[in-house]
Amino acid sequence: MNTVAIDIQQLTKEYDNGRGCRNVTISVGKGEAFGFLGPNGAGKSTLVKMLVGLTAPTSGRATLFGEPIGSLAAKQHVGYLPELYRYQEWLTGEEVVRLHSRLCGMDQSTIKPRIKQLLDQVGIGKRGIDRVKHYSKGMQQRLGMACALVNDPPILFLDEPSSALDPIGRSEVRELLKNLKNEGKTIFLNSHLLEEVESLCERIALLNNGQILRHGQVSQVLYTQTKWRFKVGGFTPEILPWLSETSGIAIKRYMNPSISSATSVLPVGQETVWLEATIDNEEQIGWLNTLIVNQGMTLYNVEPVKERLEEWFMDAVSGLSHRGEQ
Ligand SMILES: Nc1ncnc2c1ncn2[C@@H]1O[C@H](COP(=O)(O)OP(=O)(O)OP(=O)(O)O)[C@@H](O)[C@H]1O
Repeated sequence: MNTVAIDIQQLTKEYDNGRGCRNVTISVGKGEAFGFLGPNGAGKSTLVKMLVGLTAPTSGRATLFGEPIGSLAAKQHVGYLPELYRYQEWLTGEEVVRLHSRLCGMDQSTIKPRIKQLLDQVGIGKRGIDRVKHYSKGMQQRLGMACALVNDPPILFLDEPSSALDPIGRSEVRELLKNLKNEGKTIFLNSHLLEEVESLCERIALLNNGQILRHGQVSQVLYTQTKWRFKVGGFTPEILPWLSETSGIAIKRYMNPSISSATSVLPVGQETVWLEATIDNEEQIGWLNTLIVNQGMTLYNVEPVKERLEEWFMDAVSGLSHRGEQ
């Protein structure tokens, strides 16, 4: 049984101006949610447009459930929410979804309940009878989602699915995507909303200037294993260089916005702070604990650092001469 849904090998699109994306190789398993990240202009939409058959690659190859991209068989597997959606504003929401169902060749005699169910699912509900020109941007994005889902496709390409939505709308879409994933759909998600990616995807790739810069399992990316935080009371700034030198461990002060660093009951110059240490082995954690306590400080807490995807992203692109596009 083929467990690969999306197989991309050295796929390249070079526009006349030399931009696009180059040599992208990714494999996405059936039922997997894959996050595709990158700064503006990195080439994310270009890759998705090739995969859904909207633009032809310059070189390389890719298949969807074994069918070559661009073929009718491949397109039949796909639901696509484009980044720049624009629907016929003179039609009602229901009519737009119906139009998409006809384009998919679906049986029109049974489509009515399906349209209603979809509009409910994406949060449009009764407003399906209003014309698109009366929809907000967020409503149009929800409509786009309904169109992408109309023929119940096994693979979904979603290009910024909640960019136009308010925080409530975003959390609804997040819930919807989780449900779709639980149903077994393969989801290829382009998003600048890293929390959305973090909560849904197992694996991610980061594209920059048309090429994959980093990729990996979200869990591995977020838990680096090497950074630990220590909450220390009775800290004085002068002790930090001493602590680093004596322990041989790189330590810096971590500014945790949720913790106030000084309280009035502490002696002047002493604070409760978080220190962040880069650890090579677990023995170093014990060694650092001992040094902290022997210096008369109080150790309140020790925990491994869970990096946010945003930090991973910033770390990957910081210092690069070209972010996104050259
Ligand atoms: N039809 C086109 N002709 C020429 N250049 C294009 C075309 N479409 C996109 N580009 C260029 O290709 C590069 C990649 O664009 P793309 O839209 O794929 O980036 P993206 O990562 O999706 O960006 P964003 O996050 O801003 O949506 C950019 O430099 C863009 O200007």
